[in-house]
Amino acid sequence: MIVISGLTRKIPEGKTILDHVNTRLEPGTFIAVVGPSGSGKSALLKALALKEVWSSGEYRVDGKDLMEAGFFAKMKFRRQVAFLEQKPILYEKKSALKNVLIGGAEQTPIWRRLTGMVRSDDYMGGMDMLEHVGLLERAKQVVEKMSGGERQRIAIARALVHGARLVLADEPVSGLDPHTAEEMMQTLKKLCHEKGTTIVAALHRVELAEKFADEIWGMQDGRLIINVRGRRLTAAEKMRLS
Ligand SMILES: Nc1ncnc2c1ncn2[C@@H]1O[C@H](COP(=O)(O)OP(=O)(O)OP(=O)(O)O)[C@@H](O)[C@H]1O
Repeated sequence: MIVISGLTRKIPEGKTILDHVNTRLEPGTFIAVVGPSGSGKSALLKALALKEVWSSGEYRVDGKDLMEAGFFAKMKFRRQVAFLEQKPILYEKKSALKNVLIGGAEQTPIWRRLTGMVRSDDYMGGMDMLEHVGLLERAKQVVEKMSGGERQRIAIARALVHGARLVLADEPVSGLDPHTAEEMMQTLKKLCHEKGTTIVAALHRVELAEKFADEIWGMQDGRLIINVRGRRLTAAEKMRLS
């Protein structure tokens, strides 16, 4: 369980881009972060992914505050966190399976990234994960001609095969057609529930959040002003986010 309290990020110019954010992230939960442009969705995801530091507040993982944790504890946690970019960076000339097995920059040991070597038992894990994201039949194909949705699926499989317990996805469905976007959301939800992974996805489209997410977080001016579970947003809540 991850609990954050009072998480605040001020930038040198004086602006507060995260303002006392309090929330918890339970295993196996699919969380959608919505809010207007510039409200702090990406900033929150980056803070949760430890990509950017915060000015004050606590980030507790299984009861321990990361700020007070030692180097190795932080490194261990960092390896369990994956950040999915809108356009994942993949090895274009390698197969989907190879990308899943060797690509995870933070989670993969450096010797493996340099040599491209994989252990034979890892293949099973990689194939298993590609099946979970619906790409088993394409495991051996090179990724350069794959669609945006397929590339996202490979990036997700890659994160999970390397043991990510927390996946942050910044606009994972932007640029996808409506049908593919829904399929992607369905995949994310299924992975959360089947694998116990926590996925936090920033989304522009509230209706996708309402249809697929277990929890919806609403951001406004760097503050987390709405946090609802298992229901749609009310008209008043949507107004507050506009
Ligand atoms: N490193 C930074 N330096 C200065 N300002 C920043 C930095 N990162 C974010 N901001 C500002 O913080 C605010 C929140 O940005 P953020 O990218 O988190 O918004 P967002 O909700 O993800 O927006 P969008 O939906 O358009 O992607 C914006 O006003 C942005 O300009």
